[in-house]
Amino acid sequence: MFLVGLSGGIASGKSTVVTVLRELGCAVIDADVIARQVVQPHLKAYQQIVHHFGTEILLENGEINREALGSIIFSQPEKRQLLNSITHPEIQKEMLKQILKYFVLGYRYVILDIPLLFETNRLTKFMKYTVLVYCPRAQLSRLMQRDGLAQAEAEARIRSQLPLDEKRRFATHIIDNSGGRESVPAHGRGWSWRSFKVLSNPNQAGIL
Ligand SMILES: CC(C)(COP(=O)(O)OP(=O)(O)OC[C@H]1O[C@@H](n2cnc3c(N)ncnc32)[C@H](O)[C@@H]1O)[C@@H](O)C(=O)NCCC(=O)NCCS
Ligand SMILES: Nc1ncnc2c1ncn2[C@@H]1O[C@H](COP(=O)(O)OP(=O)(O)OP(=O)(O)O)[C@@H](O)[C@H]1O
Repeated sequence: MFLVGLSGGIASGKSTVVTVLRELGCAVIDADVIARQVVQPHLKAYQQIVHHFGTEILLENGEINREALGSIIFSQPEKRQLLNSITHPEIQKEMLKQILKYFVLGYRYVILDIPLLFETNRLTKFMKYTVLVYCPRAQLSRLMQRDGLAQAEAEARIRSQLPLDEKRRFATHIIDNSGGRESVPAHGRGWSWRSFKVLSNPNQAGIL
C-alpha cells in the first residue's frame, strides 16, 4: 500500500479536491476531521487544552470553543506551538489506525489530507507522492468569504503556515485550483476531476 499526502494552504481547496477523489472511490483520511474528534470532551488532548488554555475557551456545553481557540492560536505563535504539541501526537495515532484499516481492506493507495504536511516535515518521508493544492491568488478572498473573516484575520491565518510557494518546492505533484466553479462542467455538486489543472504529474495514473 502507498500513502499519498495531500496538502495546501488554508482554504486553497483541499476539501474540494477530496470531494472529487472520494467520488472516484479513493480512500481519504482527513486530518481536520480527526483533529475535531481528538478534542472531544474528556479525551486526553481535551484535558491538556483546558489545563493550558483555561476554561475560557470552552462553550457552555463543555466543548471547545473553536472560534475562541482559533483567535488565540492564529495570533500567537507560541500558543499555536503549544496546541500543536498537544493535538498532533493524538491526530497521528488516529491516522495510523485508519491507515491500518484501509490496508486491511486492500486499498492500494490511501490519501492523507494533512493541512500541515509540509510544516510537520517528518511525515513526508512516509509518502509515495505529495500533492499540493495550489491557488495563491484566490486563497485570501475564499478564506474571508468561507469563514466570514476580516482581511487582517484571514492574513494572520495564512501567515501561520508555510507560504504556498515554499510548499510548492516540496510537492511531487501540484493541483492548480485557481479556476472558478463556473468553469466547471455541470456534474454532481459542480466539481469534477476536470475542474483542476494538474501542473506537474509524472505519475498521475499512479495516484488515481
Ligand atoms: C485552531 C482550531 C481550534 C480552529 O478550528 P476551526 O474549526 O476554526 O478550523 P479547522 O479545524 O476547520 O481548520 C481550518 C484550517 O486551519 C488551518 N489550521 C488549523 N490548525 C492549524 C495550526 N495549528 N497551524 C496552522 N494552520 C492551522 C488548516 O489549514 C485547517 O485546514 C483547530 O484548527 C485546531 O484545533 N487546530 C490544531 C490542530 C491542527 O493542527 N489541525 C490541523 C490539522 S493537523
Ligand atoms: N475552484 C474554486 N472556485 C471557487 N471556489 C472554490 C474553488 N475551490 C474551492 N473553493 C471554495 O473556497 C473555499 C475553500 O475551499 P476548501 O474548503 O476546499 O479549502 P481547504 O483547503 O479544504 O480549507 P482548510 O485549509 O480551511 O481546510 C470553500 O468555500 C470552497 O467552496
